[in-house]
Amino acid sequence: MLNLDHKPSATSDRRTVLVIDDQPINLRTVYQTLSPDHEVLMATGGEEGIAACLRHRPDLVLLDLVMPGMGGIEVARRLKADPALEAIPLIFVTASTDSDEESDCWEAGAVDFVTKPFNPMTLRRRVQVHLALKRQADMLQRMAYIDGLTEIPNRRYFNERMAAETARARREGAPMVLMLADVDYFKRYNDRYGHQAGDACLQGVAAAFRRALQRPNDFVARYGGEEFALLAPGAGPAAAEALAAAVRREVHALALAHDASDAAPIVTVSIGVVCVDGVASFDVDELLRRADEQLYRAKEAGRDRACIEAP
Ligand SMILES: Nc1nc2c(ncn2[C@@H]2O[C@H](COP(=O)(O)OP(=O)(O)OP(=O)(O)O)[C@@H](O)[C@H]2O)c(=O)[nH]1
Repeated sequence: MLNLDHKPSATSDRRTVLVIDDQPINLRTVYQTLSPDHEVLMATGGEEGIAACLRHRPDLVLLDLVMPGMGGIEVARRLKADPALEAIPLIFVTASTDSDEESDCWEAGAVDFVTKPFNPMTLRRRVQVHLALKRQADMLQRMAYIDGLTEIPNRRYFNERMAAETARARREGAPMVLMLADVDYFKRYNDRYGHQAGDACLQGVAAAFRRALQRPNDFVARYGGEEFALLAPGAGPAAAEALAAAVRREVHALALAHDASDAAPIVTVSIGVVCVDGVASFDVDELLRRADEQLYRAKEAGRDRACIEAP
């Protein structure tokens, strides 16, 4: 799964390279070669390397093949199995000339090899090429999955995450909360304050949603023009209420005047909420339809409120 929380590095020139090698002399040589151009982090073993990946999300990993304890192939497999880390390119640095071992490295997800002892210029160039490719991939990912106006994930991203999280909730029997929210009387807002002010309002509301998110896996997307969708994997009914209250509080706190609204003198949102536990059978379309029903109830009841589906 894509990880859009990954630091946006498309514009920064100094990128982070993690070197995993049990030999201090090798670490030192790689450090001397790459540190003039990149941030270089070092780990002396597989487990330490994986922990460093989770903590620092490097842009590229240089991985020794043979290490005591967890070897390079196992490190690569684990990184590729973690949705948050799978996109990090891995280059094996190896003294091995064994053809089977080389095949194992490719199969474990390597993008390249450098053989030891290495020519410093070759290492620098290989790293540059793969960092440039990674930078382009990051940029394309942002363009495909981030809404240009509000800079939060778009509907395409929401649909993919929603499908993955629904499958996971079912597999793990875990609860999950889905919300659909709509800015109240937004057409009137545009008519009253102009389209540009309308755009700024949507940006503010998106930022308010973001501030209301409570856990690292919660996310909000722009679902349509003035419609937002929020997913909180693992959250139950109590968390749903707290989340809806936090969204409404943050939107109210924007205090954006809306004197054409019948709901309040400021910009407000209506919210439809469904809570699911993984035991019940459900599919994505059904959940969206149920959230939409609650959103409709919230509007019918006067807007500026959240309606939560009764269990
Ligand atoms: N400024 C701006 N307006 C947008 C954007 N996308 C959609 N809209 C406007 O959002 C408005 C949505 O209007 P409606 O669907 O009637 O909803 P509403 O006025 O909020 O009415 P209720 O939801 O019933 O309260 C339309 O006027 C769209 O033109 C955008 O990116 N920027």
